[in-house]
Amino acid sequence: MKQLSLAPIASINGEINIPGSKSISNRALLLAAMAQGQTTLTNLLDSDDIRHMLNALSQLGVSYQLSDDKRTCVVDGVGGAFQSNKALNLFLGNAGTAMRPLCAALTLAHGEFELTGEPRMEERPIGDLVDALLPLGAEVEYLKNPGFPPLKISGSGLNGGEVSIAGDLSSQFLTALLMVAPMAKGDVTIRIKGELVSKPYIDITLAIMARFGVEVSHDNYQVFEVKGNQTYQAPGTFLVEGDASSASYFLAAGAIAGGEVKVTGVGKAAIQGDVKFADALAAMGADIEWGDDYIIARPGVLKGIDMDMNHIPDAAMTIAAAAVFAEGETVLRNIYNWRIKETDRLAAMACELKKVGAVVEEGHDYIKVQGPVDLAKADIDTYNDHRIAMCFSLMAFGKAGVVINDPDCTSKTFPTYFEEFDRLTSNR
Ligand SMILES: O=C(O)C1=C[C@@H](OP(=O)(O)O)[C@@H](O)[C@H](O)C1
Ligand SMILES: C=C(OP(=O)(O)O)C(=O)O
Repeated sequence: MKQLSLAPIASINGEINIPGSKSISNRALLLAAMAQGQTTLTNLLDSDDIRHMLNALSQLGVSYQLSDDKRTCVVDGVGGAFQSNKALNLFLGNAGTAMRPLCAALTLAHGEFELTGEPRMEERPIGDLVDALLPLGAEVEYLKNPGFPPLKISGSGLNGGEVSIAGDLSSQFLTALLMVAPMAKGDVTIRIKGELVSKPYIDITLAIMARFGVEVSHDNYQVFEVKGNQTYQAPGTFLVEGDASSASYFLAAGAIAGGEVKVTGVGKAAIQGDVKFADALAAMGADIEWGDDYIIARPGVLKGIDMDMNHIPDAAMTIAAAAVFAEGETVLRNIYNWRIKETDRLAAMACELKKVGAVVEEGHDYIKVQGPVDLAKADIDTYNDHRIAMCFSLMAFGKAGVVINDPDCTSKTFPTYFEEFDRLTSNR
């Protein structure tokens, strides 16, 4: 196994243009593929999750030209459902933003499709989405375990109608249903059962659908009304914002050991909910400055916070890591769905934080971290979870440094993370 040893770091300083957002890249690619007309996507993310979406689209007969640096993609939209009638090996790795939306999109096409992924993907639920698609006329079969990928989809189009969908495990199910609903044969009304988690990701979905010409109305995220029989319209050009979750590690680093860190490509005009991470960091005492498309973090006297983090589940992990540098207790609440992501993130964060010397309490849906921690050197296991690897790079701001096992797992969303981290940091 590859290991990356980070020597103790004294400070971080400088500017980083954050790579494109995973959530936006995969949504925009899918809508561009189904739209009428050509879309030029710029600042596309080049990472595993996006590669899986791109590979699937080409197997489904979508033509696109990707630039040499893979950051610009000109997509020729098919103007409706995919034309291909057979694709039996659509491998989507562990990309939730490819698996869930493609599952829904393939019910619109006419043919036989199989969606597979990494072993962890076979443990990540999709039953709530399938249950919502079936009443609209979808045919979906579980090839291994009921409720989980791999899936076989026998597509024949979707009817309109009224459906309910559970929102308490993942917002990606609703995102997937919303993105296909305009292409159903009739109007679709979607009712949310239970609490809807990760709500700001629905705002990303609605904002991108609007860019592709489709408006959706909703009543306080409880009932969504979508007109059927529509075709997405290519917007011409589409600039992908920098990834707000990826920005969180650099902002936290600036708050712990700046100097100052300026992240560009994402700021107060962003459509990503994870920019609210900067508010959480400010609540801890960091000095945060906002621009339309940048955020600057400088140090402050960091103290623990007690916050509901349901709105920023990914970036909240960065707060858990930063908590070891803060005075007092940090409590992150309402984050049960950490358990069904790349790994059981509640268990993994608790276990690795304990390794560096933190006193941690792991609850069913919360984590408490006592700070500040006299950090001990540890080999950090990353569980094939990019965010664990990136979060624990922050431990290098302690006196002992840190060793990250399998650092290349950042390729899911940020292949150049450790190069950028190295570029901005100075050792003791
Ligand atoms: O829609 C999206 O792009 C995402 C939604 C979130 O998942 P959940 O809705 O499952 O919390 C988030 O954790 C994931 O990284 C990306
Ligand atoms: C949960 C994540 O990924 P996915 O899109 O696979 O759900 C993540 O990137 O933190």
